[in-house]
Amino acid sequence: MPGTTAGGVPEAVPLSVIQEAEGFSNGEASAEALKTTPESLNCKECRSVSKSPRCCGGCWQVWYCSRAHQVAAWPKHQRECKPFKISQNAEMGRFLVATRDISLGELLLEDPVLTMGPKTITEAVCLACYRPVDGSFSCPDCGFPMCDRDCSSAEAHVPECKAVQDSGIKVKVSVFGEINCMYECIMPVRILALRDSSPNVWRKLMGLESNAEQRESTEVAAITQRTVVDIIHNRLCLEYSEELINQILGIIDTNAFEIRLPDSSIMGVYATGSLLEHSCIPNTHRTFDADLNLVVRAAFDIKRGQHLMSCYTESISTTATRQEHLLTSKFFTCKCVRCLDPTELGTFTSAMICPSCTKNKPKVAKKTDKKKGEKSTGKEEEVDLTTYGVVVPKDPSSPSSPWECLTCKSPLDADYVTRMTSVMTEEAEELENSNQSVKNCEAFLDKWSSMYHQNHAVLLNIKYALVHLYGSEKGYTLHDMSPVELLRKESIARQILKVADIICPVFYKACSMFQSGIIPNEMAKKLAQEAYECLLECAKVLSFEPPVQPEGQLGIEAKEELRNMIKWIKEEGWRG
Ligand SMILES: C[S@@+](CC[C@H](N)C(=O)[O-])C[C@H]1O[C@@H](n2cnc3c(N)ncnc32)[C@H](O)[C@@H]1O
Repeated sequence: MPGTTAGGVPEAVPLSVIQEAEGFSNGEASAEALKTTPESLNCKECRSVSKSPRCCGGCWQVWYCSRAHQVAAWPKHQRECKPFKISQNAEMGRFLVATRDISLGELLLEDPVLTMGPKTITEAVCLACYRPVDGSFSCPDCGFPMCDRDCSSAEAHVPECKAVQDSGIKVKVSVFGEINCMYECIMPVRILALRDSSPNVWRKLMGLESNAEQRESTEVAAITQRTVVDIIHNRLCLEYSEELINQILGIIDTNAFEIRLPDSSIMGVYATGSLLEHSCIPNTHRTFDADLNLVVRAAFDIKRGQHLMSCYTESISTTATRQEHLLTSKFFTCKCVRCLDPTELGTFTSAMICPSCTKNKPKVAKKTDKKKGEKSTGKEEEVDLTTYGVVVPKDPSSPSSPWECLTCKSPLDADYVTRMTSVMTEEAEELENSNQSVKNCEAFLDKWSSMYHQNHAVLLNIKYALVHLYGSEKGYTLHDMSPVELLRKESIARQILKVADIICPVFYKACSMFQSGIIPNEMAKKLAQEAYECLLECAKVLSFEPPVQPEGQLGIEAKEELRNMIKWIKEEGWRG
């Protein structure tokens, strides 16, 4: 974290430090060396040229002739002082670049929400607090089901309520507890109303990427023509052009973040947060505070000049699934290192297993023909067990690329992989929506583990549920479990953590560590040291999370567990 002084003014960074970071040692202030214009080294407060200019340590972007002028300028500069700047290129449009080294956990951004509303695909929810509703109360003015009178008179509900009232016909919602397409219009109508009610917010929203051209000929555009454009024109009788409505729909698709609330999920759009580019191994972590500000922190140490990246899609999913989601909803092909690597950085979250190699898989990592004490014959064959019999796509960036066993080089047809993976995914979804018990999850893993790598995303998600069930399901509480079951829980937790270590930001890892139950204090004594350290890390990392978010709640639980564990450690006396 950059040093700050009383009043929160960041430290002043001497020119020599900046020059060193830029790869230039000692010397006169050189605008060229600093990749800047001569004027930008002038004091921001008095515009004078200084022989020893000092840079704001918060952003490394603004120069002052003296500390006094930096302090004087701070109340104004504070609002724009961020450790990143906006850049642009032809491929991605705008993106954010770190202007100085940033430490893990450092706060990068607190961005107020521009607009929010129910998700496009949602069941009937209250249009003020977003809790699911059952129709027992309706807004007296427009007919939308709400929680109560307080909710129906909330500010957030005004735009759609007014639009329905002006149309002269109240809404009648009759589908509850399942997807209801009437809610697709809410967010667009709220944005359209901002044109008159909040021109500043409107301008910021209209400045966001809409991918309008690419979206025009898609299936999504054809559906929203009926569910949004036609409803706005024919049912609400609002006279906005089709082009404008489609631009707004594109802005929502491209930029809206999903915000999880205790009883539902909603969408929010943010001005600066929207500029974070995507990566399947992001270096930032995002969450939302009680006022629904977007809060972004560094998930790793980030070097000056690196891009700030967020993950737009499910982290634990296959390359094909991530690519399809990004292409159909955000209109680009991800070229991050994970997507371009057939092994996905050695995590194998899309990989299959070669049936013939599996039968002959050696038990040890090294095969040798030399007897004990003999000199090497040079014929020893190293066997890499991590890739033995693993089948991956030859070119992961192409959906039709053939697949190949990394050991015997046998090919596998891409269509076959797609079909089999769809069958498995459907079964996993059924399991998720029905009875996710230890027995059912284990049966699922038993069925598919001979075909898919143990880290395959679908298996991994079932394991994530399973590791929680072991320890909580009736008959499988930590007191009930046999030593074999405890070991099984531990081994699955370790598999998840190994993958999380590579592809998920530290915060996700902290959640999985805590939920996985490597931690509980009933675990065997030999694991206690490790459990203590894991728990300490979880409590520390999750303390950044606002209590309103599920991760924040986990942080509170983690602290409680830590207290219990310290008590237990004292009782057991294993740590002094
Ligand atoms: C939320 S916006 C990000 C800001 C946007 N670049 C802008 O200028 O407003 C998402 C869009 O940015 C582009 N984008 C983001 N990450 C990208 C990436 N890794 N590769 C290519 N394009 C990307 C895509 O056009 C995507 O639909």
